[in-house]
Amino acid sequence: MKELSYLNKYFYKYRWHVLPGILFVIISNYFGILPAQVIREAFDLVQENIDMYRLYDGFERQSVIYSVFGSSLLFFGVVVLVLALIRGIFLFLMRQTLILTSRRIEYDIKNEIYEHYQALDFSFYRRNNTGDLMNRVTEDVNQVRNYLGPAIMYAINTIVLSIMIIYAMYSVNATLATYSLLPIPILAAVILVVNKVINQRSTRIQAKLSKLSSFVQETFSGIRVVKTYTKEKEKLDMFAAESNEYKDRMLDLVRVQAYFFPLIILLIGLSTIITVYVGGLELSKGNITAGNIAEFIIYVNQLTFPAMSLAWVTSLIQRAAASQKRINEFLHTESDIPDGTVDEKLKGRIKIENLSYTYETTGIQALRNIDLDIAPGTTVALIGRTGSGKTTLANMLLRMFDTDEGRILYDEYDIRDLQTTSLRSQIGFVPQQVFLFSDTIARNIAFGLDTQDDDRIEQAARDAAVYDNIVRFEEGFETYIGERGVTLSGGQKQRLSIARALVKDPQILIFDDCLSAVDTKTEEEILHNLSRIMEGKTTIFIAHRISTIKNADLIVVMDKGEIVERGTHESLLQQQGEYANLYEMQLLETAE
Ligand SMILES: Nc1ncnc2c1ncn2[C@@H]1O[C@H](COP(=O)(O)OP(=O)(O)OP(=O)(O)O)[C@@H](O)[C@H]1O
Repeated sequence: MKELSYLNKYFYKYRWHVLPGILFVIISNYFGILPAQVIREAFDLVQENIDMYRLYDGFERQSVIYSVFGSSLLFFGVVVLVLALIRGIFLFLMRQTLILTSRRIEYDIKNEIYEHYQALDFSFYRRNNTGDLMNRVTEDVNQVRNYLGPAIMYAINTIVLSIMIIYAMYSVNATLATYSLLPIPILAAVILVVNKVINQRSTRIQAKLSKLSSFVQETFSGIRVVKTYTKEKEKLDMFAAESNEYKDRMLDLVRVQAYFFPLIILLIGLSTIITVYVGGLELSKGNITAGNIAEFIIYVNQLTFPAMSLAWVTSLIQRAAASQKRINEFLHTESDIPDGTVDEKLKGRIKIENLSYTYETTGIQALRNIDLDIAPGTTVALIGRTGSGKTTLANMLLRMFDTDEGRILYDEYDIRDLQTTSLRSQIGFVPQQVFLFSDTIARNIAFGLDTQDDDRIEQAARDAAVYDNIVRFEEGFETYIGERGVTLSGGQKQRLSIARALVKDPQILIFDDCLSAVDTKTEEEILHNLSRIMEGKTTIFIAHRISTIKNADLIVVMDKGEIVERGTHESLLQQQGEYANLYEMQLLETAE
């Protein structure tokens, strides 16, 4: 419950929706119990009129009494209808205020979580899997909304209705009220217990369903591998086994539900019998009228709803509290990267001083004592075996994570003093693994821009040597890519990713092995275009192929997290070291 208090700020924000909502609950309930009293009057009227009708047996007046009786009954019928109508209007208003507010708060919470997600750093995303992150924004928020809307609405409803009915019952006859209410606590207790069982089974079903969907998702994502290795049958058997378990758990739940409703009807029936029996006794003593018995039967039946919703509301609140706890855990997670304040236009000098970095999760030291001074407007290439720390260095330059060992300076500013948004907006980064959104090509390229500028998008596509490919599509730049659109080749994706970095026209460019999937001719074309773009900009080129980087102003060779050689292409070849070896190997590969 403590966890749910986090939501109070939203209740306060929407207080002018919540307060009238509560008022509407009270009013609608008042009109909900009035019909019982009207029916009592009608019942008593029937009895009186029958007596009167008998009295005038044989007299002419008898038919007059009959018609007066008929019109009075009609009147009561109309009153009940009108009351139901008024109640309906207030029920509508109650939902319009309380349920709508819960939807508004749901929207606010989703935005709050989403905004917080975006502020968190890389290590957070490494610790938590995507499914879990998604669940908090969707499933957990949904549970919380059930508390904000239905749970609160029905809780108020239950309390108000119970108080009103019990008050009405006791003001008529205390003895009858006590006897009629006897089975209600038993009913509530039974419902509570059964509900607990239902909840446990529902949770197990949810867990199974989660597993089942992950299984299906993974199989379909990797369908090519499954088919190539002809593992369809095996996967099908695994799916059937999982589904079967899901079905068994579902049947378990249905069994409990099957007992549940007849049991409630039985207990309500018991209450009705007690009411009629004790009511009859009270009637014979002259304490109540026959109409009162009818009134009580209606009350008892009306009380079923609060008894049922009591258990339902309790479980909604419990689930919401568990979900809010998970949400709070995330909302209270602080980014490991405290933001800086400097927002300056960078000239492009990058100085790395004695930088080391060890991944906490694996204990692998990815960078060791890196020293590098990159003059503004120059091109530096990083080359080295796989796992030598190149990507880690690129990520550190983007301040995806921090380290205590050594530092990075942009111009004269320590990277920690710079505003991360300002820094990143001045860097055009092409990651090793391309990620494109399921959207149009134009919007994918324009991702880093505030507005979609067609001329700039086309120019960026030309520079990345992907323009001709795009215009060949029927819808050109408006072609959808991704799940529902066209599938691009690996090389086309890489070039789109390059265009995305170029469109921003940033002062600093970092390319992380982004030409691995393009052929040598396209590579040359891109490099030729880039040489014009890179003029005056600081560029860091990470590559495996020497052909990609041989023109760089400075080539840095990395091995096991360290810089082992540095120089220009020529000077490095003269050194006859690691770089020269790599060059020879690659020459041999191309000759073969
Ligand atoms: N997120 C991570 N968590 C733990 N260890 C990591 C992580 N990313 C990389 N490493 C480790 O850090 C070392 C350097 O990896 P990095 O990706 O920087 O190498 P690289 O030179 O870019 O390799 P490649 O050329 O194959 O891309 C590797 O040993 C790798 O296993």
